[in-house]
Amino acid sequence: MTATHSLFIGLMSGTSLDGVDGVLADFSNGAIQTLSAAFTPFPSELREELMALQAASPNELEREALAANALALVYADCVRSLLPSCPAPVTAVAVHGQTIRHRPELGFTRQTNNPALLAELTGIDVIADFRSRDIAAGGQGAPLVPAFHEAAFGKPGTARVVVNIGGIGNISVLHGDGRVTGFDTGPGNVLLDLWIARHQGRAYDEDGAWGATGTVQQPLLDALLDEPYFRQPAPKSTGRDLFHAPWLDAKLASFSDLAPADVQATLVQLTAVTIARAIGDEGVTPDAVYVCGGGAYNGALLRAIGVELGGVKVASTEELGVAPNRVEALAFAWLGWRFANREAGNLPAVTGARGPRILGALYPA
Ligand SMILES: Nc1ncnc2c1ncn2[C@@H]1O[C@H](COP(=O)(O)OP(=O)(O)OP(=O)(O)O)[C@@H](O)[C@H]1O
Ligand SMILES: CC(=O)N[C@H]1[C@@H]2OC[C@@H](O2)[C@@H](O)[C@@H]1O[C@H](C)C(=O)O
Repeated sequence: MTATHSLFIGLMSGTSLDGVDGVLADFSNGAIQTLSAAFTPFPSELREELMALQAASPNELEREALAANALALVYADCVRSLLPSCPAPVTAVAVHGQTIRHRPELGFTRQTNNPALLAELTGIDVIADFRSRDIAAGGQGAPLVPAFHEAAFGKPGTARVVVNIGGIGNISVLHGDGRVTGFDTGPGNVLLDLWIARHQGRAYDEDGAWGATGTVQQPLLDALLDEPYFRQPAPKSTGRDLFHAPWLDAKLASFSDLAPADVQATLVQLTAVTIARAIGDEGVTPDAVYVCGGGAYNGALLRAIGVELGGVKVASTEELGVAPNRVEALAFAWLGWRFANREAGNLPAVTGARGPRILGALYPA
């Protein structure tokens, strides 16, 4: 692998567990250009197994290894679908892996993956394991996208906020003076998906339409907001380790009479309020808030965030030239490019690490 090449494939499979987002990106001459994008859904058995592996279960060591092998096949399919649009050999595939545990307070995070198999299947260098070095340096190992958000969306002299709403939500505050702060805000879509799957048998609430038929229930919202994570100061990060079905069910125990659509409306409000408060706590009045991740396609959620922010402009990153569902995969392609150039990928002000660190490990083709 040589640092002079600039074509990278980024692969991201996040906490929503829907599948793999891939982008082919060109970073020549300091530009950040997406050449093509692909989405490869998980086969349903793999999705179910990855979901089951989020919590302690029997024989999980062997099951995790087998899931990693199956995941590599899906990653390889996604890479193959991007190759026809490739104008020159790809320098490397940068792959996040699938988070199955995130416990920075215990000194580890685990993104299951088999990068050796992916290198074997694709014949391309693979860069993987982007989070562990930051944790080794005392950081959270997440969120990692703020450095990319600054590179792609930062505008000197203008305060902007980029919000990623995937399974979990995270904000990047681009202060406009070179400073970048950010952290995970809590649930993005994870509880919304769980609730609609349980009551409507659908994977997600298209445009927030079902939730919009319900009414926010303030006592339930207060109970949901009564969670120490929301009060914890940054640096902080979270995941399905905390925001899972048992967490929601415990909160709902005293609200069993509520209509399911009202619960959905309240969960939308929970995501909106926690994101808006997180932005407010950063002490900036941004020029605009740009949303990426699948939550950017939930109009009801974007409107609720706008109301909570008192009229600050809330737009999709599409307005800045990158489709919301491509941002995270592009961020990992960029992190791969940083690794190839032996440049740091983390922001200590965000993750709390002792210093900038080169993130990733190389599996040569
Ligand atoms: N049209 C839509 N309407 C409403 N919600 C949508 C729509 N499209 C996607 N979503 C939501 O976005 C989610 C997927 O988002 P995304 O792919 O950004 O998550 P992720 O990358 O897996 O998560 P994370 O960023 O936490 O790692 C879906 O599970 C769904 O809840
Ligand atoms: C441990 C882990 O996988 N965290 C993810 C997750 O999904 C959103 C949020 O929680 C963020 O912290 C992170 O992903 C993005 C890509 C990040 O590191 O910036």
